[in-house]
Amino acid sequence: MVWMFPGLTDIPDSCLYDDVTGVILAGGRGRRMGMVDKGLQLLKGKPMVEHVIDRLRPQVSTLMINANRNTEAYATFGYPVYADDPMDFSGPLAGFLTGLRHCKTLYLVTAPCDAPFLSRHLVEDLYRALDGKRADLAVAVSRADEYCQIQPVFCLMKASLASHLENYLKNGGHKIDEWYASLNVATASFDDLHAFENVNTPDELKRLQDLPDNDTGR
Ligand SMILES: Nc1nc2c(ncn2[C@@H]2O[C@H](COP(=O)(O)OP(=O)(O)OP(=O)(O)O)[C@@H](O)[C@H]2O)c(=O)[nH]1
Ligand SMILES: [Mg+2]
Repeated sequence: MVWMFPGLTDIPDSCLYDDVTGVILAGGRGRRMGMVDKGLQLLKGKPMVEHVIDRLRPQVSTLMINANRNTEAYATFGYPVYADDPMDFSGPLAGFLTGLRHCKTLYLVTAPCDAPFLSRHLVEDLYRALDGKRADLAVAVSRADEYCQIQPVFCLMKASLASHLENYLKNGGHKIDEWYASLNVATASFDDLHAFENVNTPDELKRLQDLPDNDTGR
């Protein structure tokens, strides 16, 4: 794990951690959005997946996209695209497994394609939580005043969890919270209100289109 320190100019700032692969989850059906491919929907003239790429790319050493449709369109962003196998739309854990199967680093971080204002310090904060608790996986929790909410598809996990997840899914499991309950999980809290905004419906997309450009997260 390589720590970057502000002011060190000889290390490229395009890579915060050399041991972290990112997987952008774009494998869902987008039912609430009208069955469209959410990652390819335009937000302020740019596909949502590209917003996520722009924010996640500087935080990882390797990036991939997990998509089950329109894989050629996703490939134009320049990163490998992997579909679930089997492609049965069994939920985000299927995307986690796809990411783990193709991960060659010690850690995998996941982020959904429909959260365009992803925190620019997601990996750093998740890693601190994971390392501090010597956990298998760290998951984000958003905090606004007294209100905390787990954000299960924003997580950093050890790549060695691949066979554990494969067995969980083979035995019929599919619930993220149930799989998390079988692991040593740490939480990392985030107070950036925008970082976890995600677009599930056309109305939610319209609301984000109308946000001022300077009001889209740190
Ligand atoms: N690989 C994979 N990813 C999934 C699957 N289902 C959901 N996801 C991803 O998990 C994240 C959260 O899912 P949702 O926001 O509910 O997305 P969705 O399933 O496309 O949307 P709805 O059908 O409206 O629930 C998104 O990044 C989805 O792309 C799946 O079956 N396979
Ligand atoms: Mg969503």
